[in-house]
Amino acid sequence: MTTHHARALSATRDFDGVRALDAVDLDVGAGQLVGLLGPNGAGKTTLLNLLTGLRRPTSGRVELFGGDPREAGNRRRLGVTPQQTGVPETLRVGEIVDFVGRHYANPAPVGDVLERFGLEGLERRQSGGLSGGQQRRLAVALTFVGRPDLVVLDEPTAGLDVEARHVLWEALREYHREGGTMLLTSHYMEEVEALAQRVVVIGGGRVLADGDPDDIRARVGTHTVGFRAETPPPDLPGITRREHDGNRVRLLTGDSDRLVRDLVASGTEFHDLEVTTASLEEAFMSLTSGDEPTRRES
Ligand SMILES: Nc1ncnc2c1ncn2[C@@H]1O[C@H](COP(=O)(O)OP(=O)(O)OP(=O)(O)O)[C@@H](O)[C@H]1O
Repeated sequence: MTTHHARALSATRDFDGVRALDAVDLDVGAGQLVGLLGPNGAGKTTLLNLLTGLRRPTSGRVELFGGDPREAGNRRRLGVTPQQTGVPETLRVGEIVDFVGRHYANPAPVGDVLERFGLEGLERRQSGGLSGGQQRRLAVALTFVGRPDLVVLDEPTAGLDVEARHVLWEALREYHREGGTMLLTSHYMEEVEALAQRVVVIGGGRVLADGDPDDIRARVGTHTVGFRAETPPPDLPGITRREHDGNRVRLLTGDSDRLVRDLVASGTEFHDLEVTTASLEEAFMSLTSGDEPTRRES
């Protein structure tokens, strides 16, 4: 039996006539690492806020560890890093980690936390003297001090350079390897591909797809067929998305062999043919294109 660490059951949330979330079902089972993908305004932060008890659904239900996300006992098992974080600039790094740890019965040792997040040796540095990347890593590190059973991270690596991002990824993977459960949002496709075994795509307040990265790719087409053509090709079967840039055409499809055969049979004159594997980003774009939050008719 799967234990649900976080769950939304037909959760809907409205803000002043805007439906930010529309009947969303999501369950994050113990030990899963789930990536939440979606364009700006898709509803990701709203969903995280519901699951972590910061907001209530307008209708539907949310659960944290099988209970109410607002209950202190459930929240103690949770670690959260919001998009914006700030720590007192005059406190030293070690003091901040220690201070956060005092809220928990069995905190992780300060040295361990700092080492995991590549902040070793900075214990006595005032947090205001850290680089932007170090401050962000410290903010994410604090999420793990209380040895949470579930961590919820809203764009954990936003603004980090490649090296700092990789340090963070490794720390997140280690937590997951040790049995931790994680729900994270990201704008970086490669981040979700690198970390998550399960991807939930949100657009316009709805869940558009939920599966492993390969499933998501397969749902919309696994290959792109690109070529140059003076006249656009006809609408052939199996095309899930098409792009035109001057005379350059790119078609996304689940079956590139068939599409190329059909293309030839259609008499389309093409040259510079290129068949490539679609990226998760292309899959994601074709799922979410044109999705805006739904205005409610009132
Ligand atoms: N407090 C609020 N008041 C009014 N509207 C809100 C509020 N919070 C969110 N919304 C609206 O709900 C929709 C979803 O917003 P949300 O922040 O959840 O999206 P998101 O996917 O997290 O976007 P981003 O990637 O930009 O953080 C947007 O249209 C947003 O403007």
